[in-house]
Amino acid sequence: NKYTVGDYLAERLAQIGIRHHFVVPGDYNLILLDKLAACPQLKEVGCANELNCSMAAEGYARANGASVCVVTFSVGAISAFNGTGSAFAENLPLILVSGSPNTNDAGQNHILHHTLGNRDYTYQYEMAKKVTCCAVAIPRAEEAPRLIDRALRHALLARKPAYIEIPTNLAGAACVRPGPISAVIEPVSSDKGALEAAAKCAADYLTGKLKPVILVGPKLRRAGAEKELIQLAEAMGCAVAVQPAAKGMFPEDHPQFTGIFWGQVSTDAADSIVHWADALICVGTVFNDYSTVGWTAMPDIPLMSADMDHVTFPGAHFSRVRLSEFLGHLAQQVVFNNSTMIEYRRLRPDVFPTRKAARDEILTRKEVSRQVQEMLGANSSLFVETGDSWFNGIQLRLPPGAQFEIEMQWGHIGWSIPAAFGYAMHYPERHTIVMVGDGSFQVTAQEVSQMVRFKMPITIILINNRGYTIEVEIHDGTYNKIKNWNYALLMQAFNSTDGHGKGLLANTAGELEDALRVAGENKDGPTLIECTIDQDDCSRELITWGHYVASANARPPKHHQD
Ligand SMILES: Cc1ncc(Cn2nnc(CCOP(=O)(O)OP(=O)(O)O)c2C)c(N)n1
Ligand SMILES: [Mg+2]
Repeated sequence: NKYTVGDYLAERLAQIGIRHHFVVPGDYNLILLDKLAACPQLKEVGCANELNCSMAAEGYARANGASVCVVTFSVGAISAFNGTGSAFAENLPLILVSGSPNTNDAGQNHILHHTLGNRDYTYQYEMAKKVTCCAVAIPRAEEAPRLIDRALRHALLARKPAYIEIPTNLAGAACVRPGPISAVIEPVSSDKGALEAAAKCAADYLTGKLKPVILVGPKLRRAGAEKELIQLAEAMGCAVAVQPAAKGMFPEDHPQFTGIFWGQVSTDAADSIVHWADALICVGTVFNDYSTVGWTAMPDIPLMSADMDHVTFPGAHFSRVRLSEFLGHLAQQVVFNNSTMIEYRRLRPDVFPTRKAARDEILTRKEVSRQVQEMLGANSSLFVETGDSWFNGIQLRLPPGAQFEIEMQWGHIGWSIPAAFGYAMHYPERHTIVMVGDGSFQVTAQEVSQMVRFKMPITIILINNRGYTIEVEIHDGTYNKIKNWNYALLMQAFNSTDGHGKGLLANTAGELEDALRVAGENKDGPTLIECTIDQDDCSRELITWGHYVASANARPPKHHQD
């Protein structure tokens, strides 16, 4: 039987390390799905809708490195643009593949289903260009190898999503077999001259500085530079603070870890040591309105910033310097200076264990956090959802080996459920835990049924505070109220006759303890624990942060100020 465009795509996806493809079928992609299903190295993972499918692929890419989401034209792809946007914002090479109309329809005055009904079929490709680093639409089978290879290579090099559009009558069209995969995956190493010059500039930048601190940002992991960061940190001996979106990218049991730097809602006095510094080495950092608490926590000293493929200093810029190579090179030549660790040991706040609530006490946010903390171990992967779960999660201490996932740049409520599902598809042996609010849960709850289907022992800590509390703290209104569900009962619906999911309700500290024990023993499916807490029981950090974010949002338009 002939080798086709669909076979080519399947083989290339497998060659870049993908082992699962997330799909929602539609008549524009069915032949393509047959080809992907015929590939022995790919396992088809169906999702309940294309938003969740794209978010599952986003979560899979966090674990696997790259991922693919295969949808039908327009009605599928436009929903999948949301998870693609998340992958763009979070620097993940998600490949969005969409079926599209038969190549004989263009120009024939044909109105087609799933389109806008105006005979134009190019709008999706135009939209895809905006949310990816490379978008290709295959016009004929002969172009498939060149265009597929280009899209995959761009995504892998940039750590950004790419888009591949395949007409329904091309997926099964004859195609040549792929050439060496090195043409797609060979990385681009640093320019030697730029690397040397950047390292020299770093030495000059640090000369004469008495109090250097390293600040770690979320691009560090995406650049594959976590090991080299530890080398640099240990070569310097300085304090290492971590941005909230980078939590877990520097080991929290490391003696030089000085907490999460998040302005006034920092942990462990990380803001004190960052503000004490006279030199800030920013590594993969992202200073956005949320991570700077409405711009109130922008560092105010000249800083050097090592990004994924360039380094900047006050007065200098070096392109084509790969982060991992730069940090490794710097570690070899940097001068030891642990003044900020010495100071940090003087100012580090004492840590007191949170009081353990008595079994019959009604459940509070603090008790939920205390019990989640107790549950975390080397095999835990904790997903924290947009909402007060961000603040509760950021405050937790990660034991050695524990992983942490957050989506602070895109911030799509509901991301955590499908993303944890996708992540667990790559890491079935890890204990994936989700901290999610009631509002967020309602957005993508369907994907819990996929966790039941694939028998995933995921623990969902659903914090039910009766509404959109993070929004309340930014700016309240009637719109922050939602219809309450019987969340625990939902699992029975998702189980139907063949599921092993468990749905539990915890109103007291003791009930949560018992529910977590049940969750730990449930290996055949997810355990959803609805934790009811008071509507106003939210973290002080959320209240502070919400206040400053609201004032940043309220800045008057420029022309009003003159
Ligand atoms: C797709 C999407 N739509 C709307 C928003 C705005 N938003 N951000 N957080 C929320 C509410 C989150 O409520 P919950 O999940 O209950 O979290 P809590 O803060 O713990 O109550 C909204 C509605 C958003 N972040 N993402
Ligand atoms: Mg809520």
